[in-house]
Amino acid sequence: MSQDRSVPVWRTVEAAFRLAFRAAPMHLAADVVIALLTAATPVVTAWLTRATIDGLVTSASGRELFAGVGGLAVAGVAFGVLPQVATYLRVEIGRRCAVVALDELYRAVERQSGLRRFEDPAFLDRLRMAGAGGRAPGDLCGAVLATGAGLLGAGGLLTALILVSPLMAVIVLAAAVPVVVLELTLARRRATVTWQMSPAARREFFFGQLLSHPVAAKEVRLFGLAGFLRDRMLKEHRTIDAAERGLDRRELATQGGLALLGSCVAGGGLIWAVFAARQGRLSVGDVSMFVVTVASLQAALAGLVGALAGGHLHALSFAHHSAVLAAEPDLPIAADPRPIPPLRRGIELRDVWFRYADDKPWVLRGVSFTIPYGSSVALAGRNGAGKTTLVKLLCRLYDPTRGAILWDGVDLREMRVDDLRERIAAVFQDYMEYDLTAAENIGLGDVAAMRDRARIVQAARSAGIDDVLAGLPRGYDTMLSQMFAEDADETDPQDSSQAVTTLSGGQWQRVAFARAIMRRGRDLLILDEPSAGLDAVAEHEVHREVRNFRAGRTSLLISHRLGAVADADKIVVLAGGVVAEEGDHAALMAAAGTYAQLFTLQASGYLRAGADR
Ligand SMILES: Nc1ncnc2c1ncn2[C@@H]1O[C@H](COP(=O)(O)OP(=O)(O)OP(=O)(O)O)[C@@H](O)[C@H]1O
Repeated sequence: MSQDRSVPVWRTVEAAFRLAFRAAPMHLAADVVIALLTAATPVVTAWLTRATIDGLVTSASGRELFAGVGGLAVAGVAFGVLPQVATYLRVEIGRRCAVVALDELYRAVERQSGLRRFEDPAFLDRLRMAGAGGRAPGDLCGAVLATGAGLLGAGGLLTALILVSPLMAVIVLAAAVPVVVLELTLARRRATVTWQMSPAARREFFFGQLLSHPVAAKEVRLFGLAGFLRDRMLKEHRTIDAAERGLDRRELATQGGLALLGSCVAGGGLIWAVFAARQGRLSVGDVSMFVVTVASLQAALAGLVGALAGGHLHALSFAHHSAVLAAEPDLPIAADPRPIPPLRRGIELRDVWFRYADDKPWVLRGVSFTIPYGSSVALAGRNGAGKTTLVKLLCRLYDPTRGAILWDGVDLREMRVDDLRERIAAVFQDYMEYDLTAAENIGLGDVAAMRDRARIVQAARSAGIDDVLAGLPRGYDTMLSQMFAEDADETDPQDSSQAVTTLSGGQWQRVAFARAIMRRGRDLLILDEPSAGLDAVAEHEVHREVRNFRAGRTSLLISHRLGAVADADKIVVLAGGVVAEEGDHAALMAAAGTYAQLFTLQASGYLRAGADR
């Protein structure tokens, strides 16, 4: 996904206004009124200045003079107050837009129901920039309104100036053209640099995280990695700095040149006006109006150019948001999804081929086997054989590159992905440790039952972790986190420290198992290495639980501990991307193939260790 220049700016502006209208309609309407008043103020001021001074020279009545001065006073107040009100409104519009934009953004992310997008660095960069630019739609609307007000104001002032000196009007306008072009070029360059630097920014963030993350802290200290990581982080930081410094310098030179040009035009114009007045071609009021108009026009043009450039930058930033929203779902959505009835016959993998990308090697090359309803199937195979990949295909986190997975004969691609996942309970090898309370960590298995403490405790009991959780300082309400303390009492550090704790690796694994148990009623249970981090007693207990839990259910178990898979109804051995063997433990041992070899090796390892003592 490259930086998308194909979306016209007006589409982005339209999208921003739609969003702002939904987020803050009243504020937006008020901002439009303020923009119009802001546009009118300098023109009114210029005309009133001229009328008042000419009135003074031509001895106008006191009432007329008073009206002129009063009008100038009102314009002065408006001149001071309107920008403040506009700023307040735009900040508020920005805030409200940010909430809607973030909601939209993460709903769009949720629509990416597979994993591919999350493995695409360009998508991740775009997502990060879209998230960081949450206020961009509000800022863009503000910039567009400011541009509109600037155009109207500049138009009015230009008309006033034309009446005094058409030549001067042309010169002031001509002087503004290079400003507009240069500022827009700079805005585009700034956006391009930000985009080009986004991988460096992501790497800098990554190294910074490693330096402060509690999980990384062990290795970072033990291997003395802090200096290495800090250097890498600073290197990325300096790369970004260098790119931004180049831009800043270019901007400084441009702004300096433009300021000089502006002064020359204004100074030259003033000399001309003074001489014209001496020759009687201009009145004193004309000269005053000329001075006010040129200064106001230059300020209005500078404001206009600033708003245009800012708007352009915000539009490019908001384009990332629009691009994430417009990204096609990574998994095709069935036009007419089939309902998923409860599993009755089983799940069939039919000639499944899979690779992670077209330029990556095949992981699965024509895998076919069935998981019959109500039976326990185990997957075995060496590291990298494709077992976890197969689980991800069953959960439809990816689609097979070729072949199909059938649920009671219906292709998974013909179902709604949410419906499918509703029917699955799983413990992944790389399960999550949420920085939430113990109860929430388990309750997440079935969000609808988050408050059902009895079910949560029951699940914890089944996973053999109830005693540990109940014994925490705040029982199930203890935060399992090293980062956040929920409800911690700031006045009582003792209480704060009690509210937070963390678990050992094996205890976390049991919590993950309990989370899966919360999904007890689901049709398919997948357990990917549910006991890898457990001690011998815990492993024994968890496998007993797993056995109870799987009994009579359709399940798929992956484990390198072959003792744990031996009682499965069917064991499927993956090797070289194909099913190398299939059968129950006795049949596979009798066949004396890969499984028998691995099993014997593992068993003899234990026996040898015992004999060596
Ligand atoms: N997201 C990914 N992108 C690219 N390749 C991947 C990805 N995930 C896994 N692979 C590759 O796919 C192959 C199979 O990996 P998989 O995790 O399925 O193996 P496994 O049998 O579960 O291994 P283990 O027993 O070590 O857990 C490996 O060669 C791995 O490098």
